[in-house]
Amino acid sequence: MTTTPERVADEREDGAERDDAPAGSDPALAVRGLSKTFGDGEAAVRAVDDVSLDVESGTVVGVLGPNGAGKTTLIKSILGLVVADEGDVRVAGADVYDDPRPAYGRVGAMLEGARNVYWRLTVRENLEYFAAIGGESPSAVGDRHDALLEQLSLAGKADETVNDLSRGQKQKVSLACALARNVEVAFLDEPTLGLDVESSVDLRREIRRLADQEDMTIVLSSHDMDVVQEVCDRVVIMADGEVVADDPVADLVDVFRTFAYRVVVGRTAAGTDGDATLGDGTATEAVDRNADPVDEDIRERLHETYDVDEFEDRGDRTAFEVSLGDPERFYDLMDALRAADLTVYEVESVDPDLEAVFLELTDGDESDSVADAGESERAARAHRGDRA
Ligand SMILES: Nc1ncnc2c1ncn2[C@@H]1O[C@H](COP(=O)(O)OP(=O)(O)OP(=O)(O)O)[C@@H](O)[C@H]1O
Repeated sequence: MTTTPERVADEREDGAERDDAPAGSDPALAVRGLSKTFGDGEAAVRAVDDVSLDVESGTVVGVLGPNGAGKTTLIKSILGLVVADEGDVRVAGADVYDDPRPAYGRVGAMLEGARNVYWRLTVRENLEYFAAIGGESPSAVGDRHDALLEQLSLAGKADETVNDLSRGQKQKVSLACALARNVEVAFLDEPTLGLDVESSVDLRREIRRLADQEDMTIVLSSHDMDVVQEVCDRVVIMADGEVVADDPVADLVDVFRTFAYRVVVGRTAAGTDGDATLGDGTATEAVDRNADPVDEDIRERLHETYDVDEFEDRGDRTAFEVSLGDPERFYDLMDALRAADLTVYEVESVDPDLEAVFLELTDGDESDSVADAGESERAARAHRGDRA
């Protein structure tokens, strides 16, 4: 699907309608016009506001949003744990309200981390229990349990009580329980929260494997942008109950690409006596080797011609960020710097990552972000500067 800034903007207004399901087949999950308001009158909170989305089989969708954006209410409404005021939800074509058994029979969920598993039972007993309450004979899914335990590095713990496991191991047991029977759609709320690096890697790998090899459809909420960027095919960003973006991760980042660079320059060592120019033939002041590498006149001219962020002087070098909008202008910039008697020592792309896009779309609410905020904020600033 082609993504444009206009499309992102349209979706903010139109409730993210999508129509990319193959003709004649039901999407694994279809949500239409889902809304939920808590409370009445002035105290009413519209936690989910007219949300629509289709998710195809084998897709991993990340739901992101600042605290209170409505992620949990959306997931709980889909699962029937919160009764929505309006809207329809279908799982593989089955309506969850009219036909809850076949619809929810295909669904697994990990909602409260390790709190939903039985700590006094062993790991394998938990898996058997969750398979049984899902209507499946534990013996029929024994192979599945072995595979899950293997993939999650829990095989050696199968006969230990959950109580005796580490926090990360408990969390992995929780995921395994959500998948203990043959589910087609899984909802995972913060699956990697609080995990050490190794456990998080196990879990990410398993999520991807389930989607790629078992065609499982996975909807996960996470505050960890790295997890979402690495594991998800698509990201839905919510703010104030609404979907503000719904796109493949790469497309979304592309929409906000500004061709921003961080450039480090210094005075060219030789042959610099005399006047320097800034690419347009206009002479600048004669070179003074004791002055800052980028003197005021050159700074002003750079500001006039390009979208340049603040200059940072570091001894005989100066760093600055510039957003070019068009990659072709990069070569003009390099020529201009050389013409101004500057040597370019470093150039680094600072185009936005998912975190920066998230900050942009949610009005910079980074309260729940755990990724590298410094880097991302810089990128977001570059983007904002480009549009100013
Ligand atoms: N049971 C409830 N009663 C009243 N208000 C609620 C209830 N559950 C959620 N809300 C409100 O609905 C809004 C959305 O909450 P929700 O928990 O869905 O957000 P979230 O995106 O999951 O947030 P977080 O990232 O903090 O978990 C919030 O303003 C919240 O206070």
